[in-house]
Amino acid sequence: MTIAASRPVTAVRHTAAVPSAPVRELDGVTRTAVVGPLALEAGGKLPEVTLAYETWGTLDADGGNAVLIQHALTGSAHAARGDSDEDGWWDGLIGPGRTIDTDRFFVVSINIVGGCNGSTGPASPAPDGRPWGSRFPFITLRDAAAAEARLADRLGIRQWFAVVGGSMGGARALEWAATFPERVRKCAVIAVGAHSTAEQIALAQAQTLAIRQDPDFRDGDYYDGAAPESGLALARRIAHISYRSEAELEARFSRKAQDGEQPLNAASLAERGRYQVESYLDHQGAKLVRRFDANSYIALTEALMSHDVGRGRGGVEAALADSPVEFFIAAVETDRLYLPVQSAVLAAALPGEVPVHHIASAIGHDGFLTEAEQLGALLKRTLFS
Ligand SMILES: CC(=O)SCCNC(=O)CCNC(=O)[C@H](O)C(C)(C)COP(=O)(O)OP(=O)(O)OC[C@H]1O[C@@H](n2cnc3c(N)ncnc32)[C@H](O)[C@@H]1OP(=O)(O)O
Ligand SMILES: N[C@@H](CCO)C(=O)O
Repeated sequence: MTIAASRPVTAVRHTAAVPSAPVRELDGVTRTAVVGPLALEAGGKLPEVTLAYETWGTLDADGGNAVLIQHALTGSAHAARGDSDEDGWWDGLIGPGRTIDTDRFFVVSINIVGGCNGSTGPASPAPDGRPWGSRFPFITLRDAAAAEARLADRLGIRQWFAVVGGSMGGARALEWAATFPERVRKCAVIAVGAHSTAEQIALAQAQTLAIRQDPDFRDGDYYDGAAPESGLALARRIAHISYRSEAELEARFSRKAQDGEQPLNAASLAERGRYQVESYLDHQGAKLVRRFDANSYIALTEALMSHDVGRGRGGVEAALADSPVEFFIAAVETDRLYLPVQSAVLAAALPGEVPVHHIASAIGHDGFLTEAEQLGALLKRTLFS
């Protein structure tokens, strides 16, 4: 088994100092819950779904202080450090005294179904005990919201104070608001539009093909041998270029050669050294290979391709026209993947006057991750005032 993936998933057991005292779960430590079978929007079925999740803080007696944080494509439920010894991907936004204040809110983050960080995904065992691999069904973000609603039920959360996410996490947040409007008071949709566009689908297809064309992919049934690492790394390179702005890449790397390498002086193609930016992308690809499963990458990329909040609801405007949810829409100024204009189109489809907040960042799409404090300040003035 050579699956490269996954933060370890720890089932946490507590020993209370006083046995009868209420048990408070550790913050930022992964737990799992079985939420049952899931009939899928596109026709398939998962006979049993496990969701990995983390929580921070304490749920109020009336259950009104719960906030759902939705991760992006290769994220995990580990949004904030909490009691763990590992940084979270939104530490600047979530924590004691932060905008999403874990002394005030009960914060929940769920690893998406189809992922590889503890939730049921292609590397999980199918009913016959073998990994799902090529047999894993096609899932949509609507399926993900349906599974997550079951977990919310189990946690005793009828209505989220807010659902917040960026990129694929923003698409998941929007799906929650459209599918369960009575269960979402406020919704933050960051760095994503109302549906995937032709260009986003096109870039995504290049990534999934990079994996599928790796000889080690073997139609997705590779868990008993080498994983399709070169395909996954190439997919990440393609994606990462779209996550960063042209200006950032130019300012950072321009035409510089990687240390000790010669991109120009070579007798043959095989000997050519790399430009710095090539080495940087190689590094990003290698890093993802160490923590992510290629089949999950395909499953989630294709789920994101399917993103269209208006599908089967009469279009985007009809889907959101009567929404009682209070929305926060934000875009990264330099995002060349999820263009700010697409956030503006989404905002215009919402009832009332919904502004688009701009995250100032030179780096592009990944600004929703790197500018967590700035995003926190915007959310503090709006949904979390
Ligand atoms: C464990 C988990 O589950 S994590 C899941 C949550 N994470 C996510 O959701 C997002 C995944 N992460 C990312 O997308 C990105 O890492 C971000 C957006 C968070 C970070 O972006 P930035 O801080 O701007 O990092 P940046 O793009 O500059 O990359 C820095 C890395 O490139 C490396 N690098 C820079 N120049 C070069 C070069 N010329 N050659 C090779 N490597 C280079 C740096 O050494 C650094 O390496 P490290 O990350 O191993 O320390
Ligand atoms: N860097 C982010 C970008 C996708 O929005 C991720 O890997 O999830």
